[in-house]
Amino acid sequence: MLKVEHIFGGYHQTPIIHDISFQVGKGEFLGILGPNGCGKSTLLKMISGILNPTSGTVFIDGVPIEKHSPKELAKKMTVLPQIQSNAFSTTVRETVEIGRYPHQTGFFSSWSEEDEKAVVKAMELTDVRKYQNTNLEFLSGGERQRVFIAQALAQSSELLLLDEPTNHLDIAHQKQILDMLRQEVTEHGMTVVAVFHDINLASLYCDRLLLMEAGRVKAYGEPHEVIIDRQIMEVYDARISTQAHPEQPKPQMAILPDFEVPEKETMVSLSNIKKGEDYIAFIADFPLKVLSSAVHNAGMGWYRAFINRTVPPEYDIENVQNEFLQYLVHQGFSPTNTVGMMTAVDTKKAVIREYQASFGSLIVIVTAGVGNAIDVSLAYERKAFQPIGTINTWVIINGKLSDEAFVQGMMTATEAKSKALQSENVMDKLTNTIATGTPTDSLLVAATQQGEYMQYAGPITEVGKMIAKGVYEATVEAIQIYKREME
Ligand SMILES: Nc1ncnc2c1ncn2[C@@H]1O[C@H](COP(=O)(O)OP(=O)(O)OP(=O)(O)O)[C@@H](O)[C@H]1O
Repeated sequence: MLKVEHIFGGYHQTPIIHDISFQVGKGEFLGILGPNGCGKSTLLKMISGILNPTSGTVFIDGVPIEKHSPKELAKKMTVLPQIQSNAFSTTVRETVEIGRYPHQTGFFSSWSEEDEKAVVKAMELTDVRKYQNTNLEFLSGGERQRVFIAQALAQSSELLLLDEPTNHLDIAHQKQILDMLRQEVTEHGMTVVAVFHDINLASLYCDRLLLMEAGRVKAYGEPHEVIIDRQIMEVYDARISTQAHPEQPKPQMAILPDFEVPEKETMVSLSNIKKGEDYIAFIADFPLKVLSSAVHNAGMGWYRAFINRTVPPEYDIENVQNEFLQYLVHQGFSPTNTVGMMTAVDTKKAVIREYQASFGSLIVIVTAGVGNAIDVSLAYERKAFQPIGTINTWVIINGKLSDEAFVQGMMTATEAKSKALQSENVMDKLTNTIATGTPTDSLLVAATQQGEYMQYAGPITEVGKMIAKGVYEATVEAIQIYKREME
């Protein structure tokens, strides 16, 4: 559809674009990224024929751009430049209708049914039909931007060139416009080339990305090939970190700020533990980074409080999430700042241990109900699990963990827990083999993210050794308490 071959050029004597080549196939969405002034708009002007390259060629459907007549080109390609906030004296409908100009034939051509359909469809897709008789000057910046996108869509060309199409839009309209463009690309084979400042949106919606730096191609490929921490940091001179999108296989980035955090208490200790009537909690003055398999706020996040709550063995509530949330509010915990677990064990009997280490210190808190313990290797033999009896384990670290250290910490803690069951000879009653855990165990690893940085937390590291020792010792003791209670 579009092929750019070794183009160079700029304004007057100033070269801006240096040897840029790429191709965009039919039904593909390309995003152009790069810092302010790197030449994104200039490149778009060259692709659209507004600016001639000093050398190199732009091909549309295999034919050099200058060989297409202006009208032919306007049917093949629509350009939406950066929207300026000028005064406009036309109505929304009149503005969108301008998009049909390339389809008008001859001097006496009349407005066809097809023209009308295209205009109405474009206004509907961009949610501006309700303003069709309003003058543009009475619209907000974002509303006006949607009108110009409608004008571009009304042109019904196969190639759409957009310069920052969503920069004035709120998140709902960003999503609406980009979902709509994505759908036109995927379902109707439209080809879109768009300049983006928002790297996350570009990653999410584009098939491929072209990252520019000072008029040159720095990277070109699928989002995962372009949005790489080091590469983005180099080009934008800003600290960032990439992470997974929750639903799509498209990398997302977070800006890492460089502001100074005011000095305050950043260590946690046993004094952060609070015991309530039916719970044990850990409450810090600042949020800790947490990875957990809790009932409430599971996964990775930043939380100030953790709670392990005793529920009756017959606790069987349909909407556990909602009930837990009500409970937290009732007990005075912030539901958005608290990780919550449940157990049938009396949390007053929780085992609490603190270990000093060269990196800082580590607190382990365990409750263990092992009446329903199972051998995980034979779990497939069971038809149903009784949801009673749970081992809840917390590992709270004064130190800074990488993401892989969090995962290794979870593994190390799980292995130590299983070893404790083995040492205490806890049996799976059905299979008559040594149990490895219970069907509903929960685990939380938290770190203050201050002090010493620890890349790994397996048993070869000091922090891993402490996690293993702490979880093993605390779990053994918790199982012994449980056994004594049961006698
Ligand atoms: N009409 C012009 N005449 C002369 N120089 C220009 C003109 N338009 C842009 N430039 C210069 O060309 C360079 C690239 O500008 P361009 O608008 O292509 O950058 P951009 O990557 O789109 O930037 P931004 O992210 O800020 O929109 C800049 O140094 C700019 O000052």
